[in-house]
Amino acid sequence: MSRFDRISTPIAGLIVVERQRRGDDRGFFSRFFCREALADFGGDGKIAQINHTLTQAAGTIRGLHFQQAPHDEAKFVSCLSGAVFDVAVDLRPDSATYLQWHGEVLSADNGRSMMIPGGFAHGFQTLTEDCELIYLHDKPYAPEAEGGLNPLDPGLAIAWPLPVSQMSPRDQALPLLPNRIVAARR
Ligand SMILES: Cc1cn([C@H]2C[C@H](O)[C@@H](COP(=O)(O)OP(=O)(O)O[C@H]3O[C@H](C)C(=O)[C@H](O)[C@H]3O)O2)c(=O)[nH]c1=O
Repeated sequence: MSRFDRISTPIAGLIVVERQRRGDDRGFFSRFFCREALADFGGDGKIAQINHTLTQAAGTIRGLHFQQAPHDEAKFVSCLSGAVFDVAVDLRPDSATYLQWHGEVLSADNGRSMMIPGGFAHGFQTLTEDCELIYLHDKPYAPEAEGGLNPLDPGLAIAWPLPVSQMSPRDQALPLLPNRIVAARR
């Protein structure tokens, strides 16, 4: 029995991973990550950093963040409390889905993770209060390489499920895509 089910998305390389649970009358056991079963994470399944966030208000958006190459990191994003609408945007310039986004509900209940390759921007909106996320990264944090896209950019037209309740000042100030890039995509 596989410990993980893979669900493909319309964007090549962007995978939803559903963690299988073995329940009994105490609750359940599930394997959270496995380098052997998820060796395609970051190319060799190695984890460089694990981050944890708590976001208290429903409707909050964090992101859209990425790191410039060669610090472009793969992320394995999971929600252990509450529920979020998790979004990845394809920033790979040669990709057929360049600048396309895909969103998935990740929740404590559905046991789903988003496995995001390097070359994507990532963000999420909380659908409930008190959402806790765990991010596995295949490369370490490199603040000098940090970049971001404005999550409310009409050029991306991300269908956030809730009215936006909170964003950091940094995320509010993230740049919009240049018109020439948006026009070229259509
Ligand atoms: C990412 C990161 C940040 N930090 C510091 C930098 C800031 O002083 C503070 C908060 O960082 P930031 O405002 O980037 O946190 P979020 O807005 O939650 O962004 C995160 O959530 C979005 C959705 C992501 O995908 C990123 O992984 C991550 O940037 O932690 C660190 O010390 N180490 C780290 O690895």
